[in-house]
Amino acid sequence: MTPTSQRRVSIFGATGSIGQSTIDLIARDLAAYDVVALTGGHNVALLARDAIRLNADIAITAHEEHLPALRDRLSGSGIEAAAGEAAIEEAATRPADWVMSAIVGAAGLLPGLRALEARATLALANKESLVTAGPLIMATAKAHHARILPVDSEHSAVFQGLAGENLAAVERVIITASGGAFRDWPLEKLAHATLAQASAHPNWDMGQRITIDSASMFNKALEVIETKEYFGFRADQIEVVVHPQSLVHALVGFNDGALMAHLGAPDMRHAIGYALHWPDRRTLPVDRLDLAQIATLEFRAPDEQRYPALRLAREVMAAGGLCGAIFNAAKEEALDSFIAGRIGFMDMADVVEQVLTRLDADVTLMQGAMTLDNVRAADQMGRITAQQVIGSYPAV
Ligand SMILES: NC(=O)C1=CN([C@@H]2O[C@H](COP(=O)(O)OP(=O)(O)OC[C@H]3O[C@@H](n4cnc5c(N)ncnc54)[C@H](OP(=O)(O)O)[C@@H]3O)[C@@H](O)[C@H]2O)C=CC1
Ligand SMILES: CC(=O)[C@@H](O)[C@H](O)COP(=O)(O)O
Ligand SMILES: [Mn+2]
Repeated sequence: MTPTSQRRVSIFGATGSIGQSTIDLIARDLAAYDVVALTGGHNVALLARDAIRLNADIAITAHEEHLPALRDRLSGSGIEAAAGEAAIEEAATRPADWVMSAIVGAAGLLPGLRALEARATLALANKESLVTAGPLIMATAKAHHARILPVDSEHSAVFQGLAGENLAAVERVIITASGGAFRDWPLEKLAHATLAQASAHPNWDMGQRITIDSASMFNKALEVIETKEYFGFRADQIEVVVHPQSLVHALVGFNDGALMAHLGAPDMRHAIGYALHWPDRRTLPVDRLDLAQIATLEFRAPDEQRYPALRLAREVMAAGGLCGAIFNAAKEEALDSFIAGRIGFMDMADVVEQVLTRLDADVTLMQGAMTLDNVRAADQMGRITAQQVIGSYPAV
């Protein structure tokens, strides 16, 4: 804590969906916070606006070419401007009490690790950190006596369901999946799904990448791995159920048969606010559920033909080691190629599966020690191999 007892906070990925929801909460009580660093990517106008509004010490864009524009917008404010991956890494080493990790993709791993090394409490929205390097990030937190608080809605829900419970009494956890944009589409239409159709989530307002991952169920595949890595459950204890309303976020099943469900409106300010104020609970600006009006909650088993990503996640967990980094990298490349119109919607899972099959035999790569260098090498190999696979596809 600073002498004024303000909490020092940094937000990595401040210009994104999670970053903006975090800023919304912090801006409601600005006097309580000392904002250290805000980072963004292309959206320099928003980054500069919020850095000034929150009186941050430093604003950083990931892209060097945007630095002049950022400097220009911050001129006269006294706020430092910087750019590039190294500047983001440096900002993560600055003392902070609470750090939001909300950069999208594998780029979120390094600042999260550095923030933990600096003993910050890490509010972790960037699920890719746990998928690519779960054991490394958990070991880093332990070594530096730093805390990780889950922000992903399902994981926040499990975390809340486990509060005060004996972990040995947990039989299973169930995370819910909305089913995404195409849950009710005929299977044969999925190959022709467009970018615009895949980018419309039925319940949540999120960044484009996670929204498309929801439609393909890659988001849930990442989340199953995230559950294993964060809570330490066995893969066979983690279940997924399709719940089209996204009101129940997760359930924890105990050895006495009890199933504790976490419900709430589909608004990430709940999970973010919970992580911001933990271990307290504070009043949050989220809708309250009217159960009588909702009347019915629906659940169905996921169809693995429609969602091959779930089967791939099981294979990744069985392989262990650096397989998660390869899986995530291949998924990111496939997603980029779908967004660019290079491959079709169902091709994404096919690309990832082919990458896993091709690299499965590379025992040195797959079973390398869980170091940052090895994670990065596995990530690179996953991307290169994915590009080779994508190159073999006819243009759509
Ligand atoms: N949105 C949600 O409700 C949820 C999100 N999450 C997870 O949280 C993370 C953020 O998601 P979301 O907010 O939706 O994503 P957005 O795409 O909305 O925002 C991503 C943020 O990361 C920045 N960014 C993008 N690429 C890079 C890069 N290479 N280096 C540094 N910064 C970069 C973006 O900058 P800019 O936009 O300026 O280019 C932006 O600030 C993801 O890991 C996602 O899976 C988890 C649960 C729910
Ligand atoms: C809000 C959140 O946590 C997302 O990860 C959400 O889970 C996406 O919805 P799906 O259930 O469609 O993946
Ligand atoms: Mn989620």
